[in-house]
Amino acid sequence: MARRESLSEIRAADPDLALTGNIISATFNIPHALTYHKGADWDLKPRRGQSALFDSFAYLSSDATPWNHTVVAWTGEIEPPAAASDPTSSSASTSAARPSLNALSAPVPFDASTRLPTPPLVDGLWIPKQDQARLEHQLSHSETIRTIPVWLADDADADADGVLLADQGRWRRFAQHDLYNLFHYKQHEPTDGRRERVQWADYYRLNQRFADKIIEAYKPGDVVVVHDYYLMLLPSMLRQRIPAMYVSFFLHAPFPSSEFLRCLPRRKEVLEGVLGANLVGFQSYGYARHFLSCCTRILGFPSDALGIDAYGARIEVAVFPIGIDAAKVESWADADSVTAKHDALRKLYGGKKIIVGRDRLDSVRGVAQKLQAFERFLEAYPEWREKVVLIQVTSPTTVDANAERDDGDDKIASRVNELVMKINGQYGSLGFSPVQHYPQYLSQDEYFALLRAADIGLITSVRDGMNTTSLEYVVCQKHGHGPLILSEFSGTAGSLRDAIHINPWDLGDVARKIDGALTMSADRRAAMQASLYRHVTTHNVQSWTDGFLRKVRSVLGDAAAANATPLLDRALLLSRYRSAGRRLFMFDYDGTLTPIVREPSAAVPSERIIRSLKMLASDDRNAVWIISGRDQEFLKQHLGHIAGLGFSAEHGSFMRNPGSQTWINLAESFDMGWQAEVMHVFQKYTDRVPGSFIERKRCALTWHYRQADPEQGVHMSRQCHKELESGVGTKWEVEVMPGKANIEVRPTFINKGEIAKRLISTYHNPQATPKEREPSPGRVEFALCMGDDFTDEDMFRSLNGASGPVLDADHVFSVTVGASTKVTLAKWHLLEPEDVIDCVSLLAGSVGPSGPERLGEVNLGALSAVEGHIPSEER
Ligand SMILES: O=P(O)(O)OC[C@H]1O[C@@H](O)[C@H](O)[C@@H](O)[C@@H]1O
Repeated sequence: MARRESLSEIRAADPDLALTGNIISATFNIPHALTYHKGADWDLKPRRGQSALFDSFAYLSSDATPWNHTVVAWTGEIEPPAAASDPTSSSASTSAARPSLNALSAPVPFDASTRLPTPPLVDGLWIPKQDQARLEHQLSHSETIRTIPVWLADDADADADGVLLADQGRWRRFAQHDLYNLFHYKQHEPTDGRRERVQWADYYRLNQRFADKIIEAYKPGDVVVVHDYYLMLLPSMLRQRIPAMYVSFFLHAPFPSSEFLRCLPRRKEVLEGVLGANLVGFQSYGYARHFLSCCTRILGFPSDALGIDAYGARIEVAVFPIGIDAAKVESWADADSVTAKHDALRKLYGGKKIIVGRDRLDSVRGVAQKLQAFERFLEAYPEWREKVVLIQVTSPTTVDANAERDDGDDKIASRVNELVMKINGQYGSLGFSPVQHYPQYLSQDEYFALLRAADIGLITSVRDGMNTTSLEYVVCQKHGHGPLILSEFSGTAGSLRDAIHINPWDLGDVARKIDGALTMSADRRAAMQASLYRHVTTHNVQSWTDGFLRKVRSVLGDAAAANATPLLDRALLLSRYRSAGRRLFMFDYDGTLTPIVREPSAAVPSERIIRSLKMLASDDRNAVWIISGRDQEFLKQHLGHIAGLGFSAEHGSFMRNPGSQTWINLAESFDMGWQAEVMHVFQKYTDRVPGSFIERKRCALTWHYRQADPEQGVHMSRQCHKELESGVGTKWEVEVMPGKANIEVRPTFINKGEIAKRLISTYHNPQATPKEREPSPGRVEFALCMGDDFTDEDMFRSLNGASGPVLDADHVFSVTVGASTKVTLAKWHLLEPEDVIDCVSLLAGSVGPSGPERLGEVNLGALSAVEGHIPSEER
């Protein structure tokens, strides 16, 4: 991914950038199911599913919040009018065609060969421009949720007369087939990759189309909130095009462990896509933890419990379990029409306890486990036979008629069918079947009637982001007090602590918990219900929306207000450099002049930096030093041929003056007895941490864990550090220093700060006899020190100490390489070694009496945005 400026830098450059009060929510589907009528108004029906999200949008769009809200979303599969009578259509006009739960006293026949109904193929639907505009107008004037539709078609951009919608389901395929399955720990067989490539290309294009649409609507200061796994590339696409944009991302689904995510061929792209956001939200702590660890293990970015440091920016990660619109659910559930259906249901099962399950037909919903546990329950507790009925409503799962169905869908359908027949065969009678299975959609009234009629709600998902049925169940049980049995694998379990938690794989325990719930005292049930109800009604969709946006604001506020180290002002640097007589340069090596790489010996300097250093060092006004933890050999091998460079090796243990071939050993008189003890400890950790290794230098010793498991490496390095500090560190004058995926030990009196002091006093010597034609005799009039890690802070400290009393502070530049939020003594920062190289080239490009030559072009006049470059063909 291309590097980018951090938000605080952009904010610092543009202090007027403030929140506008506009929120743009990006979500895959618009909140409506659309039916097209040529030349007439579009038919807009509420879309099934995602009710919590759509309620959140409605809340955000209402007068109850201070925000102006716009949703950007795909139209979804558009149905021609003829398809409106399909039984799976959500259209109210079709509800009469569906079997009604109330009318059923026996299970709907359901066998493996009966495929669940899917929408008809809708290919080649041509929508002329005028009709597109009509829909856009209808959606933009919606009284509930103002929406901008994204048209997804091959020719969506190309053809001005309209769009041809063909194979509309293709836009879901990568997300549903690859991401949804993997996020729910379902892995499909590897293929030759052709189909995946096509699906990935569609996914990529879909995200791009969203980015285009958002950018058309965006104004500086708007907050963009991206929802769910269909749009995981969008945050980075937006960030790359508008670096200062406020972007957040929320995943409604579970997020798997790194062990599972690494099976995804596009794992890096997907993770990097999300890292364009400032804030990433999850439904539960476990998912957030998995995401953090994936960023560290798969992308190699450092993370802690609260976020990730990537691309020089801080990406915060937080947990926001979604809620429902409890007040709306309650008023719907209390409707007279629902009460009538509820009464009919209770009458139908008079004298029996009702267990209710309502799930999508998807193996992750654990319907098979539920049936097995119910079977176990009837077997273990015979006293309940004929007294308990399980009403299981299972709704179809796929809306993509063209997608290759996962075998899993058919397998689970047939498994469920087998179990239902088995249980009813074994424990039923002519007049009664203990499992009533309804493979169908329910109307809203039927759904609430069912939840109200239940004595127990049973949720056995084996993986589930947030189960809103369980929240709706709690609201519906306001008066009934039926306990909720909830799988611990549902994201909801973390929030509903008072539910009865189960492991759906432990059938015996689920059976016991069913019995326990049925025999629970009324007081206990009431207390449980009261606490759950309190939770669901206070942690509702409104408080979820407010909480998420509060966090967005605080993340953005923190970034803006952070006492950030400013980005190096290259124009100032160049002008100070040019006006100075004598100049001193102190460059760290690893992480400053070269990026950190897996194998230390592979961190060799680029051609470009070598040329730039050569040019800088060729000017006799410049004293250019490399001050590194590397040993003499390495520095000599890679940079030793540059005439005029000075070197300090092993954190100050050795020095080689410019023009000399002799190394001075500054640690000569120091007893090196500590080395054996340190080697002993390092060896112990090397044996314990696979992939770690020791770098033995003449004086300093380094233990590297950059090739080890990142989490084990960090953990063991902390232990190793502690052990060294409390052991060898108390006996010898040595310092134990945490580096970048390493620990180094060297004598305390030797450090880069001492070298910096030594160099300042060597070069800044106003009392010395002036050299011929020296403009400011003996004075260092420009000092630039660049470094990236802990050991370089000693140099910054020395330089800070000298600026003012010794050097003119305005002419001293201490620069750390890393994020602006990094804790440092440096006065400026650059994001990465590439920027350091640009800077050195910029100065090197101006070497000589009259400015730009050979290396590049410098136009001081145009330097507000700083342009100085080596032409790209030379890089
Ligand atoms: O001081 P520098 O140049 O950043 O180097 C720090 C460390 O970087 C590591 O990569 C080297 O293997 C060590 O030998 C070195 O000490």
